[in-house]
Amino acid sequence: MSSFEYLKHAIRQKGCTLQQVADASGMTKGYLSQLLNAKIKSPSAQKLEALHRFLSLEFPRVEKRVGVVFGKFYPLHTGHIYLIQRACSQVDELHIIMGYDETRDRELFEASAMSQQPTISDRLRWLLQTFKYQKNIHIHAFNEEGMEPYPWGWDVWSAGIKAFMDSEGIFPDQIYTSEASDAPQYLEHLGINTVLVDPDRTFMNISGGQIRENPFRFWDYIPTEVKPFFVRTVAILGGESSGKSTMVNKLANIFNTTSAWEFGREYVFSHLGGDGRALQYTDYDKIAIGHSQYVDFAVKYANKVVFIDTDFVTIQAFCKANEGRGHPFVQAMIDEYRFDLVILLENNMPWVAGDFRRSGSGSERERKAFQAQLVSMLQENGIVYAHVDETDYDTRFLRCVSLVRQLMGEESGQ
Ligand SMILES: NC(=O)c1ccc[n+]([C@@H]2O[C@H](COP(=O)([O-])OP(=O)(O)OC[C@H]3O[C@@H](n4cnc5c(N)ncnc54)[C@H](O)[C@@H]3O)[C@@H](O)[C@H]2O)c1
Repeated sequence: MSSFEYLKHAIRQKGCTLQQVADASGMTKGYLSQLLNAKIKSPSAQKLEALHRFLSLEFPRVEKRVGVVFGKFYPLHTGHIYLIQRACSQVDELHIIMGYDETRDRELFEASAMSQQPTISDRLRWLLQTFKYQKNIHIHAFNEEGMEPYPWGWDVWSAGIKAFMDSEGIFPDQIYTSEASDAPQYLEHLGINTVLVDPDRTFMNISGGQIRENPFRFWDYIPTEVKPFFVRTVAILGGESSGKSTMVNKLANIFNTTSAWEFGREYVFSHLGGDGRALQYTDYDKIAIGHSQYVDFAVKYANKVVFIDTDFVTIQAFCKANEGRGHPFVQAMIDEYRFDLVILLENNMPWVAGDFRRSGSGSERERKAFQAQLVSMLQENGIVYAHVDETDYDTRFLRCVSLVRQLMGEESGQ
């Protein structure tokens, strides 16, 4: 590879012809062409400087050590991060090239225990977020569609990745990997030396395959930015005084995780002096958006599972009960936010007077009517739910625990 590849790349980026570059830099097109192909032994410093100035490149050029890491990052794990941080501390500039191939990626997902498939943007975002404070790390996405998958497609893949790196101006001195058998292949196909990092994986004994097979077992190896993707969401529903807030708290305690409180209650306190009588139609979209922020925050810091007090169907049910009509924004939130498990608590526990209860809502008739409204709205929205109607507190709690354990794959369903 010519040592002036970076100049060729800069000229391509600028979109000028060789003649235009030569004219602007005070040289002939022939001289420029020979220079770019490293045919001139001692190029004129004056001409070189003019050329670099025209291309907005620093001069004299400081040689940078450039490294590259290739990976699928499906998903990103702490072993990858260890490799990347070691590489990063050995070079001036590190390029991470994430390969994607929709067919292969779907097959990996179908053979996995993951509950949803990460999009290419999810995988890119994990890398971008994780390394956002390290300005010498550059993240790229490379389409491997149509190439024989690793390790059978070395010829085609190498030609493709070389063309990609040329077009991006990436001219690596080193490739970093933990895979010892890839080193001779990289040298043969790309002419680049490999630095092996932790080839026996003793420092971080983890692979993407293990996480895909059992994300909860290998939870500690899932980076902070990736964990929310794997968190399972449990919404607890029920009318006023069904005991759902207490249940959310108990479940979050026992599963050692976070919960999202009912934003509507906070809103009634902060905006309506703690009295639900002052609620009006225009409050419901604000309650829904506030609730979604509570949910997102709880998911971000959750330990495998998160408990959510009230869903958007319940907010809409309150809107219908109080205003006689649903709110389109709340409906959009119902459609957008789907929870992994919805538990509907029967409203059959003793009535407990609370700060934010609606007036008259404690009557047996009102409680039953609200519960029926919830059930019919869940059905209308195609939301599958588990109905918990046990009447003593302990059995009710144990039933919920069992449902959550089933969701987490810790207990088989009955
Ligand atoms: N088609 C082909 O023949 C071919 C050939 C070479 C490379 N590739 C591509 O290169 C990329 C590399 O693939 P991959 O499957 O190795 O990606 P990967 O996401 O599994 O791993 C990325 C990098 O992290 C390293 N790593 C993984 N676990 C580690 C741990 N616990 N500790 C330290 N390092 C660890 C791997 O060795 C690799 O260098 C893919 O995009 C692949 O398609 C393809």
